[in-house]
Amino acid sequence: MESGPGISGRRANGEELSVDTRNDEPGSAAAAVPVSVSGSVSVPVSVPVSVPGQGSTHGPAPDPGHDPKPDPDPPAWRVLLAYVRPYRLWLLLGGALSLVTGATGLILPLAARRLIDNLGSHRSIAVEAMLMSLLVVGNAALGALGSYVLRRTGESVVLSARRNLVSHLLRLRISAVDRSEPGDLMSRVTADTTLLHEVTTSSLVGAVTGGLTMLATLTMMAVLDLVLFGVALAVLVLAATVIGLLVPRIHRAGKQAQESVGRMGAALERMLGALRTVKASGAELREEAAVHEAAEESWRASLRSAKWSAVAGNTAGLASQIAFLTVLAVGGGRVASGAIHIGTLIAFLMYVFYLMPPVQQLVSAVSEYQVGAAAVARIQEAHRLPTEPPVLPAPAEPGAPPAGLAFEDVRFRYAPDLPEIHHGVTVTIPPGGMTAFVGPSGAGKTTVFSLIERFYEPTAGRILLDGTDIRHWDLARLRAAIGYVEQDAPVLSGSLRANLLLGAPDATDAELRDVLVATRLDGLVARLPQGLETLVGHRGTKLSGGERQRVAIARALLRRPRLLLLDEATSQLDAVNEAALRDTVADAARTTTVLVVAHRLSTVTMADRIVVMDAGVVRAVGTHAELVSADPLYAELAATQFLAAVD
Ligand SMILES: Nc1ncnc2c1ncn2[C@@H]1O[C@H](COP(=O)(O)OP(=O)(O)OP(=O)(O)O)[C@@H](O)[C@H]1O
Repeated sequence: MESGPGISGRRANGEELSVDTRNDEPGSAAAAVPVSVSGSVSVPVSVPVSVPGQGSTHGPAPDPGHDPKPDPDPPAWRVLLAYVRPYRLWLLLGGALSLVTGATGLILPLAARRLIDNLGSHRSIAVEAMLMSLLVVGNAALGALGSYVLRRTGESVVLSARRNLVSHLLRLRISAVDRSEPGDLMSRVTADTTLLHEVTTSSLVGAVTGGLTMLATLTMMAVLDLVLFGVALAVLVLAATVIGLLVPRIHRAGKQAQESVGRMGAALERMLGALRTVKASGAELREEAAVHEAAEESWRASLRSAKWSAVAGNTAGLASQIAFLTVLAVGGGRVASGAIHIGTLIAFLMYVFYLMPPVQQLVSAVSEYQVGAAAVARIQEAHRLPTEPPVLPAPAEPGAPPAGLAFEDVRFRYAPDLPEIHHGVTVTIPPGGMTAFVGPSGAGKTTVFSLIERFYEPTAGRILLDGTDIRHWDLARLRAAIGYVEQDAPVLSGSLRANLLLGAPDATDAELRDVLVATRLDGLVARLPQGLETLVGHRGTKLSGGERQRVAIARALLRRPRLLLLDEATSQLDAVNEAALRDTVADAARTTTVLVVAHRLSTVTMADRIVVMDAGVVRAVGTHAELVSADPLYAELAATQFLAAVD
């Protein structure tokens, strides 16, 4: 097991945990923060130590419907320290520069006093003036450098937190995505990580420098007079108790504010993702109200956090005043009784004043920590979502033969609390040729494809590809062997070329040209002024439905898959394009195993075999001619549900 110098320990279930906190700034050699889980592989995924559901690349994956119970998170301070660790030298430098800046600031009054003394006694002030100028300029320069170094450290922490979280999100199991709101996940990557900035730099430095200064001052006080020290300490302990009571409130309010930001992200994503539907439904005001409500809730929670932080800050100020007055009263008595000298009292009172800034610094560090810890908790929640086994890009296998597929008594439900969708699906599909899946809506046809891609794992039974259980396939190799055209043929924002090459970045220009011709996209590309570089817009809104489907088919074909899964891939095509694509798919079926969820009679009649599914089982397999006479459901589907043939 690979283990880094960061957090390490053991989970309740005995799994060993470690966080390697190597520097992962851009350009640095070690660019990731691997998490190792004993018995698994080390993956450049995340700082958080809890990675449940992390399977091996080779062994059977855990059932996503029964994701392991999340382990308790490590405390926020450990996670924060793990984030800071790679940048500790920068942080030390920033802290040292802050201290030196403070120290040079303290020398200034002394230099000013000498300058004034010299002026009064008509001596030369050249040296003092020079020294003061140097001190002023040096102080400003060191201050600027110190704050830049701290800022830089904070930004680096935010960057590594974002990179780790994005890597984790990309590897999420589809079942985990089903349970999440994308807008909320986005806010964790954008808003929550931003809050790590302050807590890992200025508040950490403030806590250390403030803590050290306070300790030194208290030591000096104890040396001067133990009785007065006891009085001052008692006041401080009282104030610390009050602040301790406020801390959970600050934490809670901070978490609620961030959760509301997440809800706002989810509401925005829902609204902008379907803006046409929202407008067409006249639902703008209701959608607006939902987003406003989340924004206002965040505002209210932030105000609560600000209120408790302000109370905590003022409690510290009040404690200093009370300490001053109490020390003055008790000290006055002690001076009167001759227990201490007046000079001791004055020195002690000066130390009480010196105590104020570090105490304030500590209190604001504690408040910032609470808000940062709330953000860490949300980032950790996202890191706890189960991921797929880590995948490395699989090498292409040009010329590989078509794949054979078999479902053996496969049972499946999307989640433990949802009804079973497949009740023992059994079907064998030999390599090559075209197989059409037909059946009433909701019969479980698309789910068959999702299981083949291992987006979900069956709850019972086996799926074999080339005779091997797909759970024993390397996930990257499995998916590299498959081309998948989803039901809604998603197109990603970006250029047409980027969309086509998404699954086959190394495809040659000639291969691209051939696929464009085969999918009849060549005409579209020729028409567009920027050709393949044309931007297709968010979810491909600048393309027609049929064009989007053809792009999705072209993308799948470019992968030269051994198994091509087409989910209603021809449902939005016009007659001419559909006929052309039918030829393309028929061509593909000569070198590839093609499975198609079919909704058109023309697709079904050209299939080598038809699998009729109903209510989560395979009820018949055969050709169109065989099934029309042998299977009443198929005969009914053929007569009523399939779209008319386009011959
Ligand atoms: N991610 C999901 N989470 C929970 N239930 C789901 C999910 N996806 C699909 N289902 C349910 O599973 C059942 C089968 O869905 P599936 O998409 O496989 O049907 P289908 O036969 O392809 O239907 P259609 O022909 O209408 O596309 C449906 O009842 C559906 O509501």
